[in-house]
Amino acid sequence: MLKLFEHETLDVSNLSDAETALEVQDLNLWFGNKHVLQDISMRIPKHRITAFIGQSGCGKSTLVSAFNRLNDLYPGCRYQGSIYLDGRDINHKKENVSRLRTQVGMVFQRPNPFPMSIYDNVSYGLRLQGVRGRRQLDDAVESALKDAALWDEVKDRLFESAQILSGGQQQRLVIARALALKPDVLLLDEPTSALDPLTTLFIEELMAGLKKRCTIVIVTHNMQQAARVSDYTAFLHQGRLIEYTDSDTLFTMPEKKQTEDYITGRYG
Ligand SMILES: Nc1ncnc2c1ncn2[C@@H]1O[C@H](COP(=O)(O)OP(=O)(O)OP(=O)(O)O)[C@@H](O)[C@H]1O
Repeated sequence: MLKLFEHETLDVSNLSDAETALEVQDLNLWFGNKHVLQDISMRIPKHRITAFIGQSGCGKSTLVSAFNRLNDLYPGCRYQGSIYLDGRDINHKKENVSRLRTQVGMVFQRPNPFPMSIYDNVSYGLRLQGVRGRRQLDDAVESALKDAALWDEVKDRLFESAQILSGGQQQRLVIARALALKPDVLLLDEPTSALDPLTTLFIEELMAGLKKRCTIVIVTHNMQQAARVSDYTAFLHQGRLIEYTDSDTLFTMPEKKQTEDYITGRYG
């Protein structure tokens, strides 16, 4: 199997609190009458990349969206169970959801820069938080663009529209926009599925570097990608977590037949 990045292994079934970025406990979620996530319990390790795989409709996006309460935006959604971040249950009704979404950033499949300049895209969240000092904003924009490996390509045109950037540059811009808020967790929902193979590899290298800064959770349909970039992989099927272990084990010696059938392409 192609290995581009060093993977580190902890036992995800036995993580200490200090090693845990997010702890999911007995999570169940419904859209209307449809029971989309069933009895999910898992711990996501800090400063590692965890991939979610599984066939279309199994609940991957819904599960990662639960990590920053994005499912709340759908009126028919309800859920039970807990998700702990920094020791607090983010499903609690008193959770400050705006603050949560800065702590847990999200990047989607299609790059979605705002119709404004590159600079304003990256500084947007900080300005929303009340940061006004030009120097502080300049430094934050430069640092986020450097972390997203985009600075060299845009430093001379920061005040031009973000819409003129290529798809891969736009995706890095959106990553920079999330990084500017110094998130603890970055959720990437199929971040490269709209990009060409070389740009994809570039973003994968970026992810490998970013885990020093934050915990990364990626949803992907591309099993080679999951095997290449992620330290851990979770396989979901029909809303249930079937198998979750280090990626090397999951892709070479899966314990469950359903996992094996999926990764060998027998279904999905
Ligand atoms: N807002 C919503 N309202 C109603 N049903 C929804 C909503 N979002 C998702 N669903 C349903 O929940 C189930 C899980 O969807 P989800 O998008 O999480 O799956 P997925 O594994 O990410 O799929 P894909 O790989 O195709 O993106 C699907 O049956 C989907 O139709």
